[in-house]
Amino acid sequence: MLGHPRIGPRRELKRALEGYWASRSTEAELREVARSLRAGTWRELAAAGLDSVPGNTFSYYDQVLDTAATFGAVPRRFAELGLGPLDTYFAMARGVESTPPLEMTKWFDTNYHYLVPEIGPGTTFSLADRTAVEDYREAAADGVGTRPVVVGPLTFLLLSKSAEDAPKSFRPLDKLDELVQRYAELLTELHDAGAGWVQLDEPAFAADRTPEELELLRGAYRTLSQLDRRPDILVATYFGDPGDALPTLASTDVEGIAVDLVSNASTVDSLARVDGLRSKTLVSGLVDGRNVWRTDLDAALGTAAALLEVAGEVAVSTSCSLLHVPYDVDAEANLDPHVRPWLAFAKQKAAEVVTLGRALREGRDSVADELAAARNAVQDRRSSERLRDNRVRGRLDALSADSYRRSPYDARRAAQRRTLDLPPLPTTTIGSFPQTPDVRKARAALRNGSIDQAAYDQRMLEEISRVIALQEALGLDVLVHGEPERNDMVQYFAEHLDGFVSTENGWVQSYGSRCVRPPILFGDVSRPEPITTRWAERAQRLTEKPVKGMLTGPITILAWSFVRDDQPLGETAAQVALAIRDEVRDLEAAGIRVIQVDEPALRELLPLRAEQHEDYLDWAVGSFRLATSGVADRTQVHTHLCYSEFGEVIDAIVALDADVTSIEAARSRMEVLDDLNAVGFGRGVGPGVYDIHSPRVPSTEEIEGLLAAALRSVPAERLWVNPDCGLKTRGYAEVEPALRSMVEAAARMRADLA
Ligand SMILES: Nc1nc2c(c(=O)[nH]1)N[C@@H](CNc1ccc(C(=O)N[C@@H](CCC(=O)N[C@@H](CCC(=O)N[C@@H](CCC(=O)O)C(=O)O)C(=O)O)C(=O)O)cc1)CN2
Ligand code: MET
Ligand SMILES: [Zn+2]
Repeated sequence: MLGHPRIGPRRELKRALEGYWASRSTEAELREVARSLRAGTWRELAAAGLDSVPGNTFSYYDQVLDTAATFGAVPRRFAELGLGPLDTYFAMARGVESTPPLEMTKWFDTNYHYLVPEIGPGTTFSLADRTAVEDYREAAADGVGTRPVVVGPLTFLLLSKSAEDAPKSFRPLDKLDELVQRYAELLTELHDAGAGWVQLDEPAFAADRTPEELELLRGAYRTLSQLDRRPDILVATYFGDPGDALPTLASTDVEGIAVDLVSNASTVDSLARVDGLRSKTLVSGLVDGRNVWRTDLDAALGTAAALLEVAGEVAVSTSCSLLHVPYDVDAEANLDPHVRPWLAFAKQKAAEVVTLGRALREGRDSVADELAAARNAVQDRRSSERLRDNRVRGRLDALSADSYRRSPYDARRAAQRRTLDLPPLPTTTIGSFPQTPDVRKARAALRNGSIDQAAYDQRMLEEISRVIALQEALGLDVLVHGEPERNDMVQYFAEHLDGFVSTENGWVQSYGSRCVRPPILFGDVSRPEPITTRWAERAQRLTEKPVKGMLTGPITILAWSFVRDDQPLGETAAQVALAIRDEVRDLEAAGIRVIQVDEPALRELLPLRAEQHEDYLDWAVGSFRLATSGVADRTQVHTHLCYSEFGEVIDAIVALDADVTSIEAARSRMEVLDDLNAVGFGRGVGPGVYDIHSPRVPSTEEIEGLLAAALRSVPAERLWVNPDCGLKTRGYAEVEPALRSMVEAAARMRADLA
């Protein structure tokens, strides 16, 4: 198996990290928690019976940052802080006062975020950190031989960005030869420590790559495989079909290649056409590392048997690291008993890999019971009545082109002007206000029964009144209720929709110490009753200003859930869209005049290969339009996008046809506005005027500067003023002054316009 979760079965790492950052504990205490989590992992995997246990799967924050630290790629601004190694590492991850952290972005098409290394001509690589070697030794001392896992050199540089002071012509890949020399040193040290195998991860080759990049891949692995003293090398590709990278790698002397046989059904067939696999170990990723369904072991064995014809040796594995799934189904006390037998989390997946391995080596009879149990579970899911809801399917069949269309924008704008009466440069926020410890405690109290639902609801209503009063006092124009009742913007909706189950302990790392519990979408989706209307209505009653209703869109709900794998994603998206459409209409009926449907994951789900973009964008845009087109012209539909570079989806953003789009922009100095202009976007737009991912409070002048820049691209009557994203991860001590600056900056700009 290619990798393992590392936050701890009970989020031990989250608590240890946050305790250390808040100075509640020492470095030694943090290191002790880390040590025991590492030991727990390799002992568990060895006990499960894996022949090859992945090593170095632990990380204090992120594996890409670990790789930067390993090879000494520490930008000067962090090195100059004069901190110890661990604090330098955390400074790169989180920043310190005046030193901004590395940029954070999505790891391929997942909801995991990595830190983007900064590489310039002056970056000097060295084997600066030997954690991978120490981890190997530590496991060996515990009696477990591991296969250390490290991000590969191509993927590392392809994910890096050029340092700010690098010349325009510089690319991180220019440094490949130098970096490969340092990888060579690491491999030799691992060999000398006793490692028999090393795994180098190259998922970047599941995306489109140039012929030049493929040649660089060939060159790098030729060099590494010609070393005298090195472990056997396994190159892991995952998250999609490796395409031309497969024959390229097969032409080198690496001993093993891992391929993801789950994410793309045709990869199996293409393997037969690759020369050179007969001398290699093919690590076949047959157990889905990104989803939670139990594997159809019979089918997997059939595939593995076919591969025996193609490769020298066939090993069985997960399709990718198990970082993306929770630890253990058995840690769930209250899972729906119908759904539970269909599921496999990391622990169950390790057992599946072991079963498949034994079946291949010792014959199916040696694991007859396990195979029968899997067969029953898979059969039970396939034939379950709980998967189908004919009402939902009937409604979808009855949709027409009109179900995806609103009136022309001009007519909507006129109607909205009449009902909303907003000033130029209206100010608003993206939805959430700080999730205070108090609010979370109330939710924990409801869960453990120490308060009842009525007391909880009362507590949330108090929070909502506070948030409304604060926004009135600050002088914002379009208010929000603040989302205190939501544990998470996706999980909350899943908990109120049919067709989903939620977990209590199914945590998955999103970035650093931050985790999510992706809900499990197992069957047809529908909305048994209104979800948000009562909160929105109560909030609207407290103010004359419009309160913006706040929903999560279908694409994002899918992206941040474990989805069913028995029908195309586009069909599932349409079902979720229909449920959200019901909610949008109910909000309108309850007197809500502005409704925001968030789609921060629009870009994230974009397929890694360009040939699949059109099909994706088609159903993705369709699902958003289905969700939002059921309202009258006078109702203003907003959407919100964040967490990405929008270049590749810019046409899709226009096609969403929202009246107003708020979009992350502060860090890129409003560049996204020019991209939008280039494709003729003529709607309301709120480019974020400050970055909410940092505790820094922006000054009024700074925001005025950004608004002035925005006004060079967008006329005043279309420009909105808002932060980059929701405020849930911040504290009031930062939020109040930041919003004050923002409202004041808008007021000054308005005065200038008048
Ligand atoms: N699903 C999802 N993906 C996303 C985002 C997002 O908002 N949601 N935003 C982007 C960035 N990713 C993020 C991911 C997680 C968090 C985050 O803050 N997560 C929280 C957990 C949020 C949550 O589920 N909270 C629950 C449970 C909180 C909890 O841990 N409760 C304690 C007890 C309560 C206490 O004393 O605090 C416990 O169970 O032990 C709640 O509020 O009810 C965390 O790790 O701390 C933020 C951003 C992209 N991807
Ligand atoms: N409405 C959500 C919020 O304000 C949107 C967040 S996008 C990650 O938190
Ligand atoms: Zn956002």
